[in-house]
Amino acid sequence: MTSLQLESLALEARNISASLGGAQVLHGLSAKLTSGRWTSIVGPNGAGKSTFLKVLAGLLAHSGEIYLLGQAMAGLRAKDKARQLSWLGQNEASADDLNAYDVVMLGRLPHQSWLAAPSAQDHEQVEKSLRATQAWDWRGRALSQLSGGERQRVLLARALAVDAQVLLMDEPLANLDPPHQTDWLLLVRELVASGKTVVSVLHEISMALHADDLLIMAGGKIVHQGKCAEAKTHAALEQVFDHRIAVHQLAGQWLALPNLPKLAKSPTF
Ligand SMILES: Nc1ncnc2c1ncn2[C@@H]1O[C@H](COP(=O)(O)OP(=O)(O)OP(=O)(O)O)[C@@H](O)[C@H]1O
Repeated sequence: MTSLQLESLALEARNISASLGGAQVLHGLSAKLTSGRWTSIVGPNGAGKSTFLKVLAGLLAHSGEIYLLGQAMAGLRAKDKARQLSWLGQNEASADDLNAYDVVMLGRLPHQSWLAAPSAQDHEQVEKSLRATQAWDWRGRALSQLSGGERQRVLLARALAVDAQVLLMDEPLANLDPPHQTDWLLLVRELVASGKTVVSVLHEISMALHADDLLIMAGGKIVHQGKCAEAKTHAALEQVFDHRIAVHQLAGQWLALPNLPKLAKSPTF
């Protein structure tokens, strides 16, 4: 038995195809995502990354099957799925009139009975999540009154408040300044260390390379899946971006830098 078979799978996609606006966007994708690991999905614009993430979240019609923590997603009750899988979408419309605290409390809905007041545990989880994204100070402010980055941190807190085993995030770093990008990285590492599974679509390739695994897409297909530290993953990454980037190592981190032609001698002034 291989080590992969011994590990439990958080998500498995089998032969997924999907269309948008009448055009086929995903072409027979299959992938296994191991529990307790962070996978970054990367690839050129239009590769189908967001579409695939939506399919993994059960948010988009498709052919093929998705298994969540070993169970066919199609057969799961909506509330069970909502407890096990948390979603942070891209440019998500949200209840702009609600204050940040109430927005994050929405993440607790899968744990609450119909019309029941939030429990002490719900309040505790909301506070913990708002503090984890340094958004606690704005808990009384309406979402519409927050800057792009502040709003993103509230929406991230909502995703954390679900306390799900699997977290899917589409461009979670959008609008975040560098210190809060670093905080996000540390947060994901903490989640994964505690046994959770994180899948993120990222355009920031150097940040994506901090993940455990990379899933590289192009043209609605998976062109490579492998560990972020492996040379063949770096080669696949450089290839999918037409060798316009190159992967380097610096200070113990992998960095994807623009692959610039040799510059002509600097002009003298
Ligand atoms: N509503 C739609 N109708 C038709 N085509 C769509 C629709 N939404 C997206 N597409 C197309 O589907 C393809 C995949 O889109 P998707 O958003 O999944 O790509 P992506 O890899 O996440 O891209 P990006 O890096 O630009 O965010 C693209 O070619 C896009 O133009």
